[in-house]
Amino acid sequence: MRVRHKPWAKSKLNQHSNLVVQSPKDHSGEWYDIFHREAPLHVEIGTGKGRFLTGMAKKYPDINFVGIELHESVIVTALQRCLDEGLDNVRLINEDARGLTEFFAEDEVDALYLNFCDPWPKNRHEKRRLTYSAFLAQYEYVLKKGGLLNFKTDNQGLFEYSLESFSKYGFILQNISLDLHHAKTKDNVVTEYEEKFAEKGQRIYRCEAISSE
Ligand SMILES: C[S@@+](CC[C@H](N)C(=O)[O-])C[C@H]1O[C@@H](n2cnc3c(N)ncnc32)[C@H](O)[C@@H]1O
Repeated sequence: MRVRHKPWAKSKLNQHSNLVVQSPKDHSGEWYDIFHREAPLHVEIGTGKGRFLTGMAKKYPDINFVGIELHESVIVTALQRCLDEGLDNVRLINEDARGLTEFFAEDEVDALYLNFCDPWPKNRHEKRRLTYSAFLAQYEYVLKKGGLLNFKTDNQGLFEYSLESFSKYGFILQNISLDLHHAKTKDNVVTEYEEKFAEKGQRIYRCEAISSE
């Protein structure tokens, strides 16, 4: 992904510390406090510009959403979307998602979303894929038993790899779609990348993996 440097992004993120959580580790186990209410907690990894996250937050006002995104020049657009929409059920974390188990306590999260993550197609880069077993261990730790990991990609190779990886790790697979945009699904909120790929006629793959631990 090409990331354009935006020198003003950091100060804008700092100005909105009510929405962009500055020390996520300090809130592990107590995210309901950040939202000032008890509600299911859903977390998106690699939120990008926030189209999916804000779309979900609008559609499901009774759920608390957290988006994690590494690049400030990208997450700043997600912040602007939250401000424009006046959403009070979204918080953002501008950090590496590798810190997931420090940001959230064991069994704190009801659902995770992983949308169009980098496929890292070379075998020697397997450990960088966000569906590699070391990441799954983190997802399983923060997810409640029966919690859902929702995964979408346009990349067939990554999808096949991920199905195997989820299954080997003990996640139970359900609602697998090999062509989401031609399936009878009523419940799909489209991401930025998804729109671009679908417009080019690429298939969108989707599955849900249930945490059984
Ligand atoms: C290909 S983009 C997809 C963006 C969005 N999910 C979508 O579907 O439109 C992947 C995003 O994940 C972010 N990302 C990749 N690795 C990450 C990590 N370890 N922690 C947080 N964000 C990450 C990237 O910066 C990028 O914005």
